[in-house]
Amino acid sequence: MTRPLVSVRDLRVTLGGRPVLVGVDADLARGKITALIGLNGSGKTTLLRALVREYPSRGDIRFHCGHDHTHPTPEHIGYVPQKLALDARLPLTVRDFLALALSRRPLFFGIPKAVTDKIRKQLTRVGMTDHVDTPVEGLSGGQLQRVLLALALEPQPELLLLDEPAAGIDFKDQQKFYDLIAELNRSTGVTVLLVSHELSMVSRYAHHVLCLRDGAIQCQGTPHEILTPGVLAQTFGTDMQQFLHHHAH
Ligand SMILES: Nc1ncnc2c1ncn2[C@@H]1O[C@H](COP(=O)(O)OP(=O)(O)OP(=O)(O)O)[C@@H](O)[C@H]1O
Repeated sequence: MTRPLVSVRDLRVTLGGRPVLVGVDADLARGKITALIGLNGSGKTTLLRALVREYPSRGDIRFHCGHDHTHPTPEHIGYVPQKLALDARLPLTVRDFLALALSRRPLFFGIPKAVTDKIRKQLTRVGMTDHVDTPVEGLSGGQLQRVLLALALEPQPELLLLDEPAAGIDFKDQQKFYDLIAELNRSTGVTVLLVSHELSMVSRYAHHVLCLRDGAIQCQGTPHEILTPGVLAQTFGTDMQQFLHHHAH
């Protein structure tokens, strides 16, 4: 295997006095899509937030990309969170929302041409040019995810973290979103770590799967190795058999 982009060793995170990650060991293969799966509360979001240094952690997170990632809000990492920390009923257009984030200055100064150009370029990459004048509150769940992805891609990251990027999106839009991620991965070589509960998407799009259980990696491998009833039961418990059975019918 080529040298991983990120290696995590004995990563521990305690939140509110409770150990949430209890010694995570994992490598993120450079230029590949890694899926992180596990039950609700197993620590998936916590792992992503530890990678962007939003949560203090113990143990070792090492980036092998030549950039310094020891500071908070490290560069070259794009992060699409599971939930917006702000109200999605923003009375702002997509253009204004992106301009605020990209130019980091108040809108009443107007939007500089360079920022307008950047916004157009980023919206083109995510297939959202038709929505530049749409209010953020008028976007569907899938469209909002694309706008957040556009933001995460500027500047071009080496690592893209996606936390349940397609949750609440219908199957067709989900597939289109994953197609877009796969295309970005191929064309830019960006390394992707994505949290997903959609095992059919994991099977189709991930190169590697990490299974988190109770704050530690329970198993890992290719989708082919991991997405079997026996292995999944180790991560999700034996109820998984029933779950698979239901979904197969
Ligand atoms: N700020 C916090 N303070 C205390 N406990 C927290 C905090 N954030 C998360 N936790 C707890 O840590 C555990 C792991 O949460 P996390 O959000 O990482 O799980 P997850 O695997 O992403 O779950 P889900 O699939 O529901 O998104 C949960 O039990 C949660 O209640």
